Formats: sequence, structure tokens, C-alpha cells
Amino acid sequence: MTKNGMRLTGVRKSFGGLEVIHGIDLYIPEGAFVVFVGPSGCGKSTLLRMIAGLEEVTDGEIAIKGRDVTDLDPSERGIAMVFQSYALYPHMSVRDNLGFGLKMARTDASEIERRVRSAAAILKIDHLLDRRPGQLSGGQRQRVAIGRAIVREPDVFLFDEPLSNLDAELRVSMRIEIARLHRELGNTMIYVTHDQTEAMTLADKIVVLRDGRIEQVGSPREVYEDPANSFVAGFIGSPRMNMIEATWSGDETASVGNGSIKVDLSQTKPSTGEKILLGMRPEHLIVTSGVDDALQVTVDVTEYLGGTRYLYCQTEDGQAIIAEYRDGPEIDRGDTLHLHCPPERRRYFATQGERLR
Ligand SMILES: Nc1ncnc2c1ncn2[C@@H]1O[C@H](COP(=O)(O)OP(=O)(O)OP(=O)(O)O)[C@@H](O)[C@H]1O
Repeated sequence: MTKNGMRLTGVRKSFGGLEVIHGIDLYIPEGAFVVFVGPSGCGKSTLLRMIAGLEEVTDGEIAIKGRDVTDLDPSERGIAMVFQSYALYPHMSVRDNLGFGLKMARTDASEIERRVRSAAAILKIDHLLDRRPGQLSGGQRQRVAIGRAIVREPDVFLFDEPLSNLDAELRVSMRIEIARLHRELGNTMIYVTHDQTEAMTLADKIVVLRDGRIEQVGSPREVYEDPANSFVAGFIGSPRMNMIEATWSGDETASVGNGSIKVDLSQTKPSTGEKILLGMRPEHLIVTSGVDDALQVTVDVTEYLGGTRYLYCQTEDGQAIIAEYRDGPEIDRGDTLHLHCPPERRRYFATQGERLR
């Protein structure tokens, strides 16, 4: 089992003496769809490019199917990469764009034709084979770029923000296409994106990176419901999880302003007076009439989004908090409300970020 996947061991990268990837250990099972997410500059693309062989590894090892590929050329790794920019040859037809890499590798003409036809059928671009890239829409160009990866029949597909040049609607349909492609081909896919929805919907495993280190690896459900720390909790989910600073009162409660919230910590007990963070997602906050186990807030701004509304509020001690509000009486700027988060939905963190349980 282990030997068929991809393994990164102690992978580091420095640019001119400055280390940006600080020792990544990661196992990717064969056939998995893995998404790298993290803030700009955290090293997602650099890591992907090291896997592709486009960037040298400063230290550590990358193995694919038990074979050390760390020092191999990109063409020898059994991988194919799809770029954000498509990188198509403008003067060549779609057919020639698809077959070009194989032609360079001196693949037999009939084999090229077979693979091009098969990729075109999978991507439903058969009718576009004689066109040039300039005569295609953005979505069609991206299909050709993906097709060029498919014809190489790689073990692993790498995607570097492949949909970020497309408009919102096309992104959704291409995202569904990529999910279908993964189901049909069953190959390992590694995907870099800024887009939360892409990460949550495509991934079997999400790798959350920060400053060149892995913060958490888990299924979309795990990183959303069971974040390892306040960084992951804040990064996954939109709008982000509210982090409200509260003072531990010593009697299983923590206070925010004049209100007090029950805090169920079985493993770590803070000391009395210590600050902790209450993590509460906007979608889990309920406007309640009771004041018990609720935060008193004042509404600053309401945002109407059709199916839902966001209430931008402030706690009594001036901390910002966002609540999602679906149905109920009209709420306006300046209103005072009480927000309750069901205990099983709350997550607790130390002020330095570590998860408290
Ligand atoms: N060729 C390079 N020379 C020097 N530093 C680089 C080079 N490429 C990347 N870096 C640095 O390495 C770090 C990681 O960059 P990388 O592009 O991998 O981040 P990223 O997570 O993909 O960011 P983004 O989401 O903005 O694309 C950044 O600090 C970046 O400035």
C-alpha cells in the first residue's frame, strides 16, 4: 500500500540561502486527490514544483511508487502538470497541441492519434481538434491544457491553480469536470488553490500550509470540524471562524464583557484569569432571546445575500463577531442581540493558537 503512493520526507527548499520550505513530511496514497491550501507565499507552488521536478529540492527526498525521483528530470517522474496559464502553442491546432509532447518523445503516430482521441473524448473536445487556441473559450483552452496532461498517461497529475483565470460560472463547471476526471481516471491528483470551495469539494485530503510548514492534513470534514489550531480554524471556512477572546473564570465558564459562556474542557484547564479563544463559526451562531450562555452584541452592519444574511457585530468589550442569519424578525444596525453557539459546535484555543480540548 505504502509503496504505491508518493512520499515526501524532510523536504526543504531555500532560495539564495533563505529557507522557504522547512522540512515537509507527507504521504499521499495512490489515487488520492490532495489539495494544498494556505495563504499567499506559504509555499504551495514551490512544493508542487519540487514534486514536478521544476524546482530543485534543497534537502530531503521525494519518492513516487517507491522510486526515489528527487534528482530525476520532470519527464522521468511519471507526472504531468497543468498550469494556470494553459501554456498552449498558439500556432498549432488543438490536435497538435495535445500530441506535441508525445511527438517530441518520439511516440508512434498511431499511438499519438489513439491517445489524442481518447483524451478528447474524455474532455468532450472532439469537435474542437482542428481549431487553434485563439478560437477557443477560456474553459475550452483549459480543457486542452488538461488534455495535454492526460495524453501523457502519467501516474500523477499536478494542478497549479488551474481555474483561477476563469470566470465564476466556468470555474464551477470545470471544478465538476475535474472531479469527474478524477473519478474516471483514478490517478493521484495534487492540486494547488486559493479557493476554499475548490479545496473542500475536490479533496480527499487537504494539506494546510503556513510559512513553509504543514499545519494540518485531513479530510475536508476533519479540517473544518476538528481544526488542529486557530490558524487552520480561521483559514478553513468562509466567512472565517470567529475567535473571541474570553477570560477563564475557573468554574467551567469564561467571560466576555458582562456575559459568561460555558466552556467544556476536559484535558486542559486554564488557570483562573487566563485568556482563551472561543472559536465559533458564523453559521453556527443563533440569535436567541435568552441571555444565558450567550454573547451580548451590537449590530454594526447587516449584509443581505438573498438566501442568507451576515450580521457584523461587536461584543460588549468591542471584539468583532460575524453571525449568519437566515430567518427571523428584521434586524437592523444598532440592535442589541444575544448570540448562542451550541456547545458541540464551539472550539477552544489558547491565545497562542494551540487547540484546547
Ligand atoms: N524563485 C524564487 N526566488 C526567491 N524566492 C522565491 C522564489 N519562488 C518563490 N519564492 C519565495 O518562496 C515562498 C513561497 O512561494 P510560493 O510561490 O511557493 O508560495 P505560494 O503559497 O504558492 O503563494 P501564492 O499563493 O501567492 O502563489 C515565498 O516567500 C516566495 O517569495
